Amino acid sequence: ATPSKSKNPPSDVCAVRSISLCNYARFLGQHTKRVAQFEPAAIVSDACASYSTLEQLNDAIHPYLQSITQKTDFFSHYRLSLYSKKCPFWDDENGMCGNVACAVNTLDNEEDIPLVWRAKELGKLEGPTAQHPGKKQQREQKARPLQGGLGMNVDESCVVEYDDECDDRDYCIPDDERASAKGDYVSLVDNPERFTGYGGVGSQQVWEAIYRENCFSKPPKDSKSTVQSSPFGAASFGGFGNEGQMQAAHQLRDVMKSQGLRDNVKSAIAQGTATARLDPVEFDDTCLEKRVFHRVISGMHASISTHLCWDYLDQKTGQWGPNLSCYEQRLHNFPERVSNIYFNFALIMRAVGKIRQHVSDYSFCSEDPAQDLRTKNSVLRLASAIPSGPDIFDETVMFQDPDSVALKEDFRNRFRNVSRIMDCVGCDKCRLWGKLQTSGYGTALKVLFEFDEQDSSRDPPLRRTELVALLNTLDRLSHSLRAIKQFGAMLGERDGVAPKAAVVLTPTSQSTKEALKTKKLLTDDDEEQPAVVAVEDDGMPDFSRDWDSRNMTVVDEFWAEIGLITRVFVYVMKSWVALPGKFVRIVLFELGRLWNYWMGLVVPPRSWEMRVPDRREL
Ligand SMILES: Cc1cc2nc3c(=O)[nH]c(=O)nc-3n(C[C@H](O)[C@H](O)[C@H](O)COP(=O)(O)OP(=O)(O)OC[C@H]3O[C@@H](n4cnc5c(N)ncnc54)[C@H](O)[C@@H]3O)c2cc1C
Repeated sequence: ATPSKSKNPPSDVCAVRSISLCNYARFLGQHTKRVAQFEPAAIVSDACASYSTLEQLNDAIHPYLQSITQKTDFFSHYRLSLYSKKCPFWDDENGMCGNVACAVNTLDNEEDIPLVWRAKELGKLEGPTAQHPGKKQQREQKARPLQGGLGMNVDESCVVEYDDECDDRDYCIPDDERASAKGDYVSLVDNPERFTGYGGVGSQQVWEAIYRENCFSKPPKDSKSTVQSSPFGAASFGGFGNEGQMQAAHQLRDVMKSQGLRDNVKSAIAQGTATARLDPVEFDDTCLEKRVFHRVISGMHASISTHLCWDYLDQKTGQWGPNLSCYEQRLHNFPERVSNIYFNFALIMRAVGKIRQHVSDYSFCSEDPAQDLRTKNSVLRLASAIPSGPDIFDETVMFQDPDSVALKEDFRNRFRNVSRIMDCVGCDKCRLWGKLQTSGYGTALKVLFEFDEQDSSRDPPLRRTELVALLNTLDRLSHSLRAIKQFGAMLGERDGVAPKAAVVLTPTSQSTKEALKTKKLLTDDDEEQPAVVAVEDDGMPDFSRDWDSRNMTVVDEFWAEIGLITRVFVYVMKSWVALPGKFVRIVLFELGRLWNYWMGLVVPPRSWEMRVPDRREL
């Protein structure tokens, strides 16, 4: 299946009639133990590219992303209000990591864990932080407005953001909105997203509130008046510092009220039924916009889970490393979550591809022209590596209905609420990455719906925090895709299935296929696409003894052996003859990659490798 470029009704975004991948995969998860990954050629539902296309693109852009997010001052620092905000939705100490129920999710008794491995310690921010400078300081110390607060080797003109205002069209909530504190600058490199031990009631409550934001109702004609006429006073939601927080609380309250939820949340959590209350995704009968909202949130959640499983701390031994069972429990057994990560990757990548024009005039570092140019070129190279146009994700099919203006407004408000809910995350590092990624998705939606790919003159401004969030969110997703691949390989190794390519091992038995058809999850058409993709052939003929010596005479067996030796001999000789040609092709291929690199074009991944021959080859 190849992505279609035509515009289609919202119900079927890319005109690619593929099976409902998520349902299909979910079913497979229950009916076969061999589900490894998705079929590479399958189109990620609601996006326009296949899994394998996205993986190939990821291989191409990953090195750019790594270098941008790790090596430039601009993209390796983020500014946010970490400590000055109060959770606007519940005044509950459960939200804080200090609470035992929240802090410990892997061990019963946190006191048994050495101090440095406890959740409270792991969740702390590391490395230097610097407060946003006041106006006077900004004016007087142009080159060093933070006065070396982040270390003397950091160029502060690439880090400090002077424009504090947030545009009306923002899907994010500006971190400094109406707050007196202007936030702190932190290093993203010093604070990698990984296991922190944050969990339990606190994190569940946050996730639950975030998913509840997906309860789209037909938006009222004037959503502002609804908020203001809400019968609930601010006091019932805990004390709010400002109007913005109060508005957020009202909005969430309205959603919760309509679900009869607010009073039930805590009791459900207390009874251990909270997770069961999270509604499963209804992909088929929800409108595209709602599905997109759910998929963004679920994909973000799944990506966070991937990172914490990938960079996991065994709190008993102090060993960091990938935790396969964590991956199995949180992702592998829920293929729709993995699918949502791919979906988010497509969405964010499309947005990054769309800002090419916009960033060509962007000033990254006002006081350091060399770093400014380097940063700009890196971003432009990355954006150029992404196919232009709607080949990956076609945002133009969203909000097409004339009635959907209100829906768009609703969408935006819900996103702002998710941003606000992040203030309730009770672990600093988690809050940092949670806020950054929410802002990254918000920025992507702003770019997708408000930016003109060809003419950037009327685009709304992109703030520093938005740009940093956007690219770092793409980097997080890119990392997730790679981690998922690695986890797949680890599972294959453990189960004795050694995947050599990104392949899907979907139903092999006829009975499973029949069962799928009965459930209308597989049709005859679907079966035409290969459901089982064989593990990639490495080109080596099979030289095993394929005869049954019990029915052969000694002479027959002798000649069979001679035949086998001859075939092996011919194969080895041919390989030697082909070797010079192979080297020439490798040199030409590498020259081509070098040329692409110099020209700022996409550098294709290596198609060859040097390795020690395995026993069979020797
Ligand atoms: C914003 C935020 C950031 C966080 N960052 C980190 C971090 O950096 N490091 C860290 O160690 N922990 C982090 N956490 C905590 C982490 O996400 C988990 O909440 C925690 O590990 C407990 O996991 P759990 O198994 O109880 O399930 P949770 O991940 O808390 O999930 C709760 C329930 O949601 C449902 N669910 C789970 N995943 C999905 C999905 N992808 N789509 C739809 N439904 C789903 C399931 O029913 C699950 O039982 C963060 C939490 C939040 C809210």
